[in-house]
Amino acid sequence: MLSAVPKRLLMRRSRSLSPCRLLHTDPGQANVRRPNVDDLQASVRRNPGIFASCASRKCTLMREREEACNNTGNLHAQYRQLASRWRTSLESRRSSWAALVTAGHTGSYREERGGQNTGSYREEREGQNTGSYREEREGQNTGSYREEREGQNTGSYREEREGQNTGSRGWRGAASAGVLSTGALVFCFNKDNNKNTAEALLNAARSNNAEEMKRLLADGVDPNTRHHLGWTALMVASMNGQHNVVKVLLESGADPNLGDDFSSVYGTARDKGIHSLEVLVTREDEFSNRLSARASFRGCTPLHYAVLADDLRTVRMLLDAGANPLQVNELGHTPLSYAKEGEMHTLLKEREEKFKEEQKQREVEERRRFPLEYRLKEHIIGQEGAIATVASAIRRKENGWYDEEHPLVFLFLGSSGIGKTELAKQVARYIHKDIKKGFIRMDMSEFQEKHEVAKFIGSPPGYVGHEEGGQLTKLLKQCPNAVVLFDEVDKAHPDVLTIMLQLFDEGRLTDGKGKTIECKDAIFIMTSNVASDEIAQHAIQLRQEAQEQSRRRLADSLDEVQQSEKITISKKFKEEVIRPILKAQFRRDEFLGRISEIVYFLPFCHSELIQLVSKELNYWAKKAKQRHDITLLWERGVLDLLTRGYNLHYGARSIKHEVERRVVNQLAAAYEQELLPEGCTLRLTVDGELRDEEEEQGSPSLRLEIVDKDSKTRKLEIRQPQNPEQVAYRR
Ligand SMILES: Nc1ncnc2c1ncn2[C@@H]1O[C@H](COP(=O)(O)OP(=O)(O)OP(=O)(O)O)[C@@H](O)[C@H]1O
Repeated sequence: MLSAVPKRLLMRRSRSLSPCRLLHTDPGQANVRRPNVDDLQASVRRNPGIFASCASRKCTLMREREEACNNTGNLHAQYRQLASRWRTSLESRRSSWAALVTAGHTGSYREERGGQNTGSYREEREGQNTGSYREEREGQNTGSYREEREGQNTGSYREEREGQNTGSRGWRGAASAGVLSTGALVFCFNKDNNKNTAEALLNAARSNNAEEMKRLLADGVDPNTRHHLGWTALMVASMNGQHNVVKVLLESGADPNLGDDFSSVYGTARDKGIHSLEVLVTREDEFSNRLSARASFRGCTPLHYAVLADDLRTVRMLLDAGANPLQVNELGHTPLSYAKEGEMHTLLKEREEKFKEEQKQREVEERRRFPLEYRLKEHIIGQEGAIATVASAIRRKENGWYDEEHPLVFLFLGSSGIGKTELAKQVARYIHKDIKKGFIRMDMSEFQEKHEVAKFIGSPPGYVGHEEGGQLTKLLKQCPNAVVLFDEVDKAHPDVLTIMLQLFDEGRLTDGKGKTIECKDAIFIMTSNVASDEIAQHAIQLRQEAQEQSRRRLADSLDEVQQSEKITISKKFKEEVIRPILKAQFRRDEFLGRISEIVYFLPFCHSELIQLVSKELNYWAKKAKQRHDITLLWERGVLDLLTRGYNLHYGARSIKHEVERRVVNQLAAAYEQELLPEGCTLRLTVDGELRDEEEEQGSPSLRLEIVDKDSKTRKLEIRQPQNPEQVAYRR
């Protein structure tokens, strides 16, 4: 049966199956131990990029084979049978595509292929097997496929096929239709030109033409140009062992750490809205035919490809040019995960270690130049005491000055909307970069009842929900060094607190299934509003005293007054007021004893409120620009007026609401009433004079003005939205 297939094609097919390295057709290997399904599954776990695509189908086929084998004992025959089934399937898909092209777009397709690749492709296309595809097309699938080709997509398809290869023909058609303006033609020309140079670069990489590559790069073609399906020239060259081209590209500044945008054949077809057969053929012809069609390659760097191709020389060149051996692809694998045992494995391992060491050095240097406090202050307004306490504890941990037997535990105290959660999030972002995985948030008001302990760590065997596991344990298993936020910890049931005590004390947690999770490196942050009124009153009192003092010193510069707003909670207050409240709430000294730091969040002072209002207005100004091309400006008085919306009990949230109520509502109404021309400039001003809050009779309003081109302003007359009942009455 195999003899009917041309030998060259067979080689090509078997190469395209090469990712499934377990497949053997050589009779000489009949007595070698054949891998079984378990081996395959283990390989998929170890090496999913290369194996995963075929895994499920192969597992089924291998199971069939193993069963047959057990019956007949003829292992080799089963391999042959398997191989031919695979080949037939792939060949028929390729031929199908050829048949489709022949049927619908013969001319342009021949023309395109007529260049470099025609020979081999024609041979394959014309060799065999168009029947199956015709059947498929003319059967159930034809309609939808035709619709796609001839319906809405035909234009773009023709444009793509004809544009890139026969630019002049596309123009002639357009010109004869008389619909394209000269400008559009120029645009098309530039577009085609860029496309052609990009294609030429990728072709030069594919055909190992280093001279052409040098010429193109000297002409200014970007070495990082991507193929329309997502890969770069360096990836092509690395996959195909084109050493000269790799060298030229690296010397011209090609980035060895760019990741591929190509996912799998089917994923890319779906994303780009093109037929999977077209993607398959393009990937095989213009990238490599040695990779699986189903595996996802998104995020694979040239180094990943060089390792997949088992090309030690390219691997060395890439590493020497600064390729990051720790970079992971979409599946989370570094190049090392794809390396076979041997010299390449050892080299990558060495480089990984070296890279880690260098990375550590860079991070230390970065920390020295840009300390954590500054990073946190970029996102958090005020709360300097809290930031300083947290940053110093993390610095101790980062530099090895900590008790490694216990995790870091913080208790954040203060009223609502004051930055407790925000600080926890920023710490997670600093430590983990990927906040999704590195930040766990548990709302402790969900664990108020005794039976809810099971939800926290999972039910024991035999109980309902045992299989589901606990909310905390599940997430901690995924990231044992996460930043874990226990929000409103005072609401949790005492039994839940007992579990937390074990967690804080031993740095480990045993789940309902009896499995222990080690999490000594995690950072636990509890938040609570307990004693928030006392803290707020104390802070206000301290601020007033400080202001009195500075007035007495006749401080006349604003800076000095602001300095006086920085206050510290006294030790006496902590011991005499806060500790008894906490003790009454948690009722256990040992629980309080396990907290590394109690962190106090204070109400905002006036200068911090001004910053909060500015932050909000800037947020809306950015939105106005992005969505409606409107420039929004404001005067200082507006900031002062808006700070009056501050409510001690709602913190920064009250400022957000005030800006929405007084500014954004006006903007939305003016927009709806079509008072805002596109691209206009708006200015917010205070209507009337802004006096001391105490003297104020009613609240002054905010006025929205439009700034004309000659810098003159005119007030916008925004009508109050009508009451629906009145409208109905008038009708
Ligand atoms: N100090 C601050 N600096 C900047 N933004 C802040 C600050 N405090 C609060 N915010 C903003 O206010 C909102 C609420 O803040 P956050 O969730 O941190 O409040 P919280 O103190 O945890 O309150 P709660 O106890 O109600 O959860 C967030 O959008 C946050 O960005």
